[in-house]
Amino acid sequence: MSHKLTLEQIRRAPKVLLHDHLDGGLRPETIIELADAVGYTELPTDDPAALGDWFTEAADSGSLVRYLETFGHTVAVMQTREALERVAAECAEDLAADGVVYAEVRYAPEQHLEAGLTLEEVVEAVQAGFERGSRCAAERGARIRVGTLLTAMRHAARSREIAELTVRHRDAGVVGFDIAGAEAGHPPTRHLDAFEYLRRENAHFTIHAGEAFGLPSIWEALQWCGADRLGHGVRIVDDIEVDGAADEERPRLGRLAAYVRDKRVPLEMCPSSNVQTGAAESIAAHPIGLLRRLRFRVTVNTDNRLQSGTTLSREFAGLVDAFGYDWDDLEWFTVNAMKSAFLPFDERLALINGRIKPGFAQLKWATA
Ligand SMILES: O=c1[nH]cnc2c1ncn2[C@@H]1O[C@H](CO)[C@@H](O)[C@H]1O
Ligand SMILES: [Zn+2]
Repeated sequence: MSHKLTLEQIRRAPKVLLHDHLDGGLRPETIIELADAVGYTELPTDDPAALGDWFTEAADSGSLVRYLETFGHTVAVMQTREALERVAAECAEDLAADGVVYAEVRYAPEQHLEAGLTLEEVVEAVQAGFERGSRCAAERGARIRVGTLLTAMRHAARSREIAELTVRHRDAGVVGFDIAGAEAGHPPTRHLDAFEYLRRENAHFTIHAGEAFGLPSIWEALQWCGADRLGHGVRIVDDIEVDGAADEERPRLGRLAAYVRDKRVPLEMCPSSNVQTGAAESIAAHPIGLLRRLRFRVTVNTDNRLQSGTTLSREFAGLVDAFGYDWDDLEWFTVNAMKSAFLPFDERLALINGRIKPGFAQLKWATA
């Protein structure tokens, strides 16, 4: 291919997103309207553009803990059935408009109980929103399927309850479970009870690990907790040594890195988010370049579109700039993601063969 892929071209590709937080993806104008409706007065500004900038600047802190503080504002306005449904509907519409054909969106139900909703009501409101948003998107010709992941907060003690909520709603759009929040000081093994329960129920889960904390966190998530996927997992590079010049790299994988690659453990990488929290120095220096060359099961994700001022297409465009990726690379990341989704095998296959491969084939042909 002769020229570099543009953002507009990337937006047209059928993409798959596995790691996106519902409370990290609100439209700034929606936050302002919801705050107004519920009488929340703590927002730093009521101008939508300035509020969007405030989020990206505040999140650009070099620290996961400070990055997470920005969620106070989004969670505060997501406490009613109407607010949750609206935010979920807009999320599905925004992702579909960006060309995402399958997304797994996560949030922590325990953070949405302040105005008296029950955990069940929270889940029902969000599901209603995803259904409405997906329907509206389809009417505009952008078909998307959304699966939900329920997150438990790693500093809290409700993981078993949230795991049970996940299993109760697994035939109604909830496809898996996750643990998120500040990593240091909150090892995933504190939630073993929840993970053991999920495994006994044949349910799927991912764990945020190897973002702000290193290899021990990844090792615990995989070998003690039994995670199916890793949220971020960037620090797995600390277990890889590379000798030799760029054209003849000689990588040496430690036992954990070898395990992750051999077992095809999916890595949910979020380049912009990692730069903001200090997990990576820059997009150009992001471990995704090396991990893709070494053929780890790498996927590309947004994490928090609001805090990073991003979309999945923008994440890919950043990688195209940094690493010169072409359609084949983007298709490889996308198929990796679809293979790693918490959907039944036949449905994953149908999306790969029915939407992803034909979509990329058409784009390759049109831009050849
Ligand atoms: O990158 C991340 N690492 C760890 N926790 C996160 C990240 N992004 C968001 N959250 C946390 O997950 C909660 C539920 O969606 C958010 O409220 C935020 O506290
Ligand atoms: Zn995350």
